[in-house]
Amino acid sequence: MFSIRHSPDYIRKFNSDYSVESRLASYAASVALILFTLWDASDLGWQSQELLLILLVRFVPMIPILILMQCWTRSNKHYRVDILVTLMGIALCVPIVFSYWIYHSVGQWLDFNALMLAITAVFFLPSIFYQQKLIIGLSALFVYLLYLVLVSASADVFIQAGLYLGLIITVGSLHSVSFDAHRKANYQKNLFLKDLAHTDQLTGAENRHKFEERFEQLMKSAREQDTGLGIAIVDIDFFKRFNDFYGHMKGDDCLIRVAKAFLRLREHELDRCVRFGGEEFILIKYGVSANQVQWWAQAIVEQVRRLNIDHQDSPIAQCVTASAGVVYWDGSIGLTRTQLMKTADDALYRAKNNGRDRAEVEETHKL
Ligand SMILES: Nc1nc2c(ncn2[C@@H]2O[C@H](COP(=O)(O)OP(=O)(O)OP(=O)(O)O)[C@@H](O)[C@H]2O)c(=O)[nH]1
Repeated sequence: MFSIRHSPDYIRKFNSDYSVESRLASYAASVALILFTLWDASDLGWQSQELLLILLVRFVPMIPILILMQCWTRSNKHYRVDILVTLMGIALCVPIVFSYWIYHSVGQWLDFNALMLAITAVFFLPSIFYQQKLIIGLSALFVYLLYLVLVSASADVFIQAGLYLGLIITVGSLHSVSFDAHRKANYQKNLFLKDLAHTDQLTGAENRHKFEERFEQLMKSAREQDTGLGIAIVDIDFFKRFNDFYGHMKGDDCLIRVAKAFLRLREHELDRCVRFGGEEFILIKYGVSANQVQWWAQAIVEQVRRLNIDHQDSPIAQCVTASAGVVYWDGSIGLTRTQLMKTADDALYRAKNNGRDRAEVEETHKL
């Protein structure tokens, strides 16, 4: 089984699944903080030292929370708004913390109910992993204990803060660990099912369904990146005779070995190897020039011959061979997907007629 711990796909999926909730939660938190601040300020007055303390408790834990929420959930569309909300959070926090250091001699206790509430809320955030939640919780605990040291709190207050916050962090972490594990398991299961639906079960190559789905996308990428594609339809020669001579099981083995050889030819992540049906494969080479396609076409046929699979009933060789019809395409060539496939198929037909065990390349720009 593959590891998803460092998989960027997993992080992307994780973020996209929860980005809406997260974004709304962070906007709501920012608005609530501002409203409460205005409310307190109108009650206590902007000069009040008590207000500064309240704001300190309210905003300091929000710095890492807002930053984490925005960094982990951003998408291009809302990117600017997210950055704005984060900067707003930081901009509010900095003067408040600064003011606290000026007035730090105030002799009042910070009520840490707000802090407990903030840490509890962090553990319910959907879009960040338990490691980040734990870091936020422990940072908030550290900041609060630092504050208690600054105001020379008694041992009782220390113990109480440590107990309550420690308990919230422990319970929250346990909940988040199991929540994350559950999501990872779901993600893996989905990935497995998706993989199953897109893979030919005999050979491990992509199946036709996936190819249909992806081909237009490949053409679009090639057009955008101003590069070319090599498209090959490959057919094993005299495979019916092979089956009749060696049996169906050996025939299956042969297909598996040929598919593996084709899979080894892939270099670019967008290169494809598709089992199109029976003993027919489609190979796609991404990011090539017309000249490179000529070379690639020969490599395909050579790859099959090099497997040296016995085929004593073949009229043309002692081993299994294949024929390929290959086309080169880039964005400047105005052919549709269907026309391309038809052209490759015609080239394959020519390869078969010209004696098999060869590749015929159709130069589409001359069509
Ligand atoms: N073992 C096995 N055989 C398969 C599979 N799928 C298709 N075939 C066989 O592949 C053979 C294809 O034969 P044809 O289409 O006549 O082509 P060919 O014998 O390769 O002849 P040419 O293509 O003209 O060189 C048929 O006998 C199918 O039964 C499979 O999954 N396993």
